Amino acid sequence: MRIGIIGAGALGGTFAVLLARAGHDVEVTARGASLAAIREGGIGLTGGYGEAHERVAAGEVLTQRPELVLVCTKAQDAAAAIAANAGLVDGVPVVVVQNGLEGVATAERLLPASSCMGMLSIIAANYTEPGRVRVTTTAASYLGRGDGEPDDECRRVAAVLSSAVPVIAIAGFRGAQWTKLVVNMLNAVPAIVGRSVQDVVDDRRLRRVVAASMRETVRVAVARGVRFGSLQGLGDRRLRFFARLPLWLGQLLPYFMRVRMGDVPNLGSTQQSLRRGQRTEIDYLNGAVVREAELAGMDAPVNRALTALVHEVEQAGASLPAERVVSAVRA
Ligand SMILES: NC(=O)C1=CN([C@@H]2O[C@H](COP(=O)(O)OP(=O)(O)OC[C@H]3O[C@@H](n4cnc5c(N)ncnc54)[C@H](OP(=O)(O)O)[C@@H]3O)[C@@H](O)[C@H]2O)C=CC1
Ligand SMILES: CC(C)(CO)C(=O)C(=O)O
Repeated sequence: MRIGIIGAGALGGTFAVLLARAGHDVEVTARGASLAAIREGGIGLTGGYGEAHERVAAGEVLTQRPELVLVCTKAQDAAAAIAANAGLVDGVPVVVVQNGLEGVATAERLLPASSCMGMLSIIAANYTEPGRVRVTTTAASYLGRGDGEPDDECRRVAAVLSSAVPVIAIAGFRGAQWTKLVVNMLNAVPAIVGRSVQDVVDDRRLRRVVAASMRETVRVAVARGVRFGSLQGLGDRRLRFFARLPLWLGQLLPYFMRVRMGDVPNLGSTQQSLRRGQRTEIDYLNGAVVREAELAGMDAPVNRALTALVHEVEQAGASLPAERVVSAVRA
């Protein structure tokens, strides 16, 4: 199938190589040094899916009308990246591979003639240098839209993508986005202190902060009437149970996630943006929890503090000591 990938970074690069390896005709968009490297030497993948290298067509925008589009930019770049390709891709089925709660709605707004779906990936991919990606954790990705059962198109697209990498069409996609938002509470603290996700969860004080941000996220979701979708065995019953636990016991949740991630250090996608000197997605992750809390008439002090600290690191260009995280969250 002719597949266009908008944003060939960590995940976009991973999917580009795996889809091309499976025989699909892949064209990607990128910019700056990444685009130059991909044009010159293709995309190289190492880690969990083995060593692979594929030469794919690349440009600032797509040039061939694809039969399927994956949008793989960070949330803050999605609208501009989609708009730049809208003339060519409106009407083509689109899968938005993005953390946070807004990806599908953004694509629907900009591509009114397209059928838009979302995909939640648990793969951990690290963009180590332009045109090079290292996958530190392999996992299934979950595709869907709305609240109900997956429709025929979601099943068909999941089957196409599964020719390269496991993709499961799921029910209750909107609730699953919240489940993934809970998982993404793994992103902020490593980004602030400049350490891997595993290293942070192994640190008892920081693990408590991560657990507190997860618990707060679940409580906000419950107040907003969310029914969590199931991802990797994590679903509504377990998360609601977790939100009622005292923090010393609730720390088991980030611990289990860390065990599942394995031992190859993963920076998380937020820290990778910081290391490239870029703005992060934090307003769509912890920042989204703060906004949702306001809508529920609640406060979300842990997520507010973590969002502010990530912005501080963005501005200063240097990570902060663990004590700053602990004291900001305690305050
Ligand atoms: N990395 C991971 O392990 C995981 C990431 N995710 C989620 O997947 C999404 C993608 O993340 P990730 O792959 O890490 O992000 P990356 O930043 O690695 O990749 C995004 C790419 O899109 C490019 N891009 C942005 N805007 C444009 C544009 N207008 N035209 C062309 N290229 C553009 C960026 O270029 P530039 O660098 O120049 O900005 C970058 O290369 C995020 O929502 C993230 O949260 C989910 C699970 C795991
Ligand atoms: C699952 C996880 C934490 C993998 O790194 C992720 O979604 C991210 O980095 O954004």
